[in-house]
Amino acid sequence: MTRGFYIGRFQPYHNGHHNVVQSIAEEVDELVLGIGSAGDSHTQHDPFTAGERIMMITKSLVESDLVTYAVPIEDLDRNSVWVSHVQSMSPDFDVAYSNNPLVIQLFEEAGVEVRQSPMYNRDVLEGTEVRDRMIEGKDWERLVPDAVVEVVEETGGLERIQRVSDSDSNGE
Ligand SMILES: Nc1ncnc2c1ncn2[C@@H]1O[C@H](COP(=O)(O)OP(=O)(O)OP(=O)(O)O)[C@@H](O)[C@H]1O
Ligand SMILES: NC(=O)c1ccc[n+]([C@@H]2O[C@H](COP(=O)(O)O)[C@@H](O)[C@H]2O)c1
Repeated sequence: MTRGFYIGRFQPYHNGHHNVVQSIAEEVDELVLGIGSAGDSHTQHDPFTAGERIMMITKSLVESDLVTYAVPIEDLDRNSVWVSHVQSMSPDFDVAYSNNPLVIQLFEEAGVEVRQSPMYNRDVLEGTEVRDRMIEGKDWERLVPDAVVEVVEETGGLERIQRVSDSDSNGE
């Protein structure tokens, strides 16, 4: 039995992440999705709460055969103990998946195997691009799983990101 760990901010969970999960599913029996920067929300860079991101991921993967766990991981001021912090919050895992250079370095220094995934359609499948389109109210829905559109609608996410982006641009 192999269990993987895939960390990201998932602001929001988009089709690039979804493709990564589908390809990881061919390599592991179970997957933990670490919801990074879990304490951050209500900003243009991090609009969605950890709970909302759990909903996005859980509902997007409801029909998948893969056993998944979404676990919130708050940021720490000390990179040197971040891997221990992650391990204290997550079910045990055998391999970590990330393309983030700092995350790769920290896991490798801690002796955890890291695998990188190919980038899928990165010109549009990027959190920053999805958020920019949400703020402008233009054609973001096709970049995310249908379940994410439903969660954003249910939680008033579009109004929130548009409002916080107004505040950010007014220097508030
Ligand atoms: N289109 C994609 N294809 C494959 N991997 C991706 C894609 N987009 C993001 N990832 C990877 O998923 C992980 C989590 O990404 P993250 O949540 O930061 O999304 P992002 O799209 O890079 O967002 P942002 O623009 O908000 O930084 C990272 O390792 C990142 O490289
Ligand atoms: N010291 C820390 O708290 C620390 C270190 C490395 C990564 N992280 C987090 O891990 C996540 C990595 O995800 P991304 O690859 O999406 O950037 C982010 O939420 C990042 O803040 C935190």
